[in-house]
Amino acid sequence: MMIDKRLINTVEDSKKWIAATVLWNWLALVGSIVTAVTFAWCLHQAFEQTLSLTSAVIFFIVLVAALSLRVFAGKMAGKASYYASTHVKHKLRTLIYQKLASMPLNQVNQQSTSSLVQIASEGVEQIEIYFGRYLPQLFYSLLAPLTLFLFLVFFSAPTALVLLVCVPLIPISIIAVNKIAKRLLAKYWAIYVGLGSSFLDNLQGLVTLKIYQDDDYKAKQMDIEAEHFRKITMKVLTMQLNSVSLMDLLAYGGAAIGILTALLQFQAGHLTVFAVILFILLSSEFFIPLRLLGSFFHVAMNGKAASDKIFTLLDTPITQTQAESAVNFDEKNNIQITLQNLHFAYSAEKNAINGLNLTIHPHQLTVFVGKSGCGKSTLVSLLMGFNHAQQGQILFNGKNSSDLHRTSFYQQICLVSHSSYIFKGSLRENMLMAQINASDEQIYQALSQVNLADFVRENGGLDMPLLSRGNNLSGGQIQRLALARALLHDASCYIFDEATSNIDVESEEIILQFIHQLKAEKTIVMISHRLANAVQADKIYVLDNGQLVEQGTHSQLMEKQGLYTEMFNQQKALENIRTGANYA
Ligand SMILES: Nc1ncnc2c1ncn2[C@@H]1O[C@H](COP(=O)(O)OP(=O)(O)OP(=O)(O)O)[C@@H](O)[C@H]1O
Repeated sequence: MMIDKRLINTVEDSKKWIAATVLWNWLALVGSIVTAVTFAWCLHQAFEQTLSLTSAVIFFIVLVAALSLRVFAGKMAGKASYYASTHVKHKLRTLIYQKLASMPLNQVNQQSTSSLVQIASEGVEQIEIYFGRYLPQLFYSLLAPLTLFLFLVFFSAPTALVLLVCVPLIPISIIAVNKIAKRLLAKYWAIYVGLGSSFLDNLQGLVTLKIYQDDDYKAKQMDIEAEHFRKITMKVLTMQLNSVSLMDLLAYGGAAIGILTALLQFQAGHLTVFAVILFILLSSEFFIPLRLLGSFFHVAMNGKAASDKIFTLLDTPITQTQAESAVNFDEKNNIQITLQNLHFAYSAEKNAINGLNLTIHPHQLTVFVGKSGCGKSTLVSLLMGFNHAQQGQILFNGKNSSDLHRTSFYQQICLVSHSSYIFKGSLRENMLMAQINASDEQIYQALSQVNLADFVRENGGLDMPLLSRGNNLSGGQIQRLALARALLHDASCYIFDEATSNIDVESEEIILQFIHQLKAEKTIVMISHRLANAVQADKIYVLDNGQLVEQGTHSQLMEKQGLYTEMFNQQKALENIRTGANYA
């Protein structure tokens, strides 16, 4: 019961420490038995009026030794229990991390952040108790009554038998509670994770909620969810308290029955004073270990529910795995990308990318344009390997993208998107993730290329603290910093996905100028909804409904008077209306 073999085998190291905890607890029990025997013998002699000073001193010495053994063994059991649980957290969190790291990005994004956080934090803490307290106690509580029985049976077989027979009442009550607890705890976790998820969602969207004055409504929804959570928590607590009361009743009731039997045996002349006292002192020891097991049981149940969730995550099949035969991609600075009959669909109804055949040449700026929803971002996710084409292939210098080892691939192909992430920490830390060995000088060089070096120097240098998402920087500074980080990475091919959207004109100009300089050495792909950014491109591909409908330079496409011309003129007219200025 309640032995999760898979969980135990997952944390192999813990087995020996669980065994050690049981052994030390058992030695503490031996100490208790010796203490009881000494005490009972001393009382017996006093009752018979045969207690001498010498035997009293001997009793005292044995008593102190037995008590010392008990205390020492108890301490050692505590230590072993700590070691039994110490690797659990690290091991399980590592497994969770490795699983997430091995998933393709699109699959990781499908996982609920709050659920992952709850499982990896509180769930893992509870599993720690399962290993450190519950499992050793489970084995010890089987061993302790048997040891006591084998010892006490020599003094009174019927009394020892009565005590032994009463012991299983506690595990039977635990099994009965287990049935209810299992259902209740599965429900509790589902509500807990749901509440966490809503809380995180509302917190992240708080500004939007405030703008639309919708925070009251969401607060009410959260109240309802919190009330559900309160109710289920109270149910769990009531179930736990009731089962604790039941176990108390069985433990103390069982001990009382044992003592009563011993007294009746004494009255009938079958027991000595020594034996009666021994039974009075040791009866409760039959039940205390199982009673304690009952208290750990509820936390262990919670840990078990959490471990089920962890294993569900660990068992999630990975949608795309890197083939073992994957080859390194170590070609530098002359990357040509070829798309052959590329098809991709998010669902069966509609293709997001529909039979693309085209080539992206090195030392050129290639721009993809098209109306909203035409498939530009989907194409980026296919180029980066975040999603995989259902038909056709993408070749990097003739090598199939899916055959290329991801680490070396990402060394050469770098994405700068409109949502590049800035981590909480120093500016230097954020830059070093692109090139771990970069010197301060190299970092400043990259920063100065995007006009950020002076700003950084004036604000504490490379140790300048950055908030999560770069919340203490402007939008333009975040994008320029993301570009500087990408430059430091020194990739061979850069893909800019709306990298200049929603930023100030000055930053946009700096970034665009730099992109144009960069193409002398690298392969540059740009996705932009602003067609003005495509005017100087070497090649423009126009997408519509996932298909390539036009291609050429700006002037060639303008001559065609097709979709590109239509979109360009529309944007030009709109910008003229807004600014009243002439458009290039
Ligand atoms: N995760 C997704 N699940 C299902 N459909 C999606 C998903 N992402 C995009 N789509 C659909 O795929 C099509 C192409 O979307 P995509 O984001 O690639 O367009 P886009 O050209 O980048 O648009 P925009 O310029 O507005 O960003 C759209 O019809 C869109 O609704």
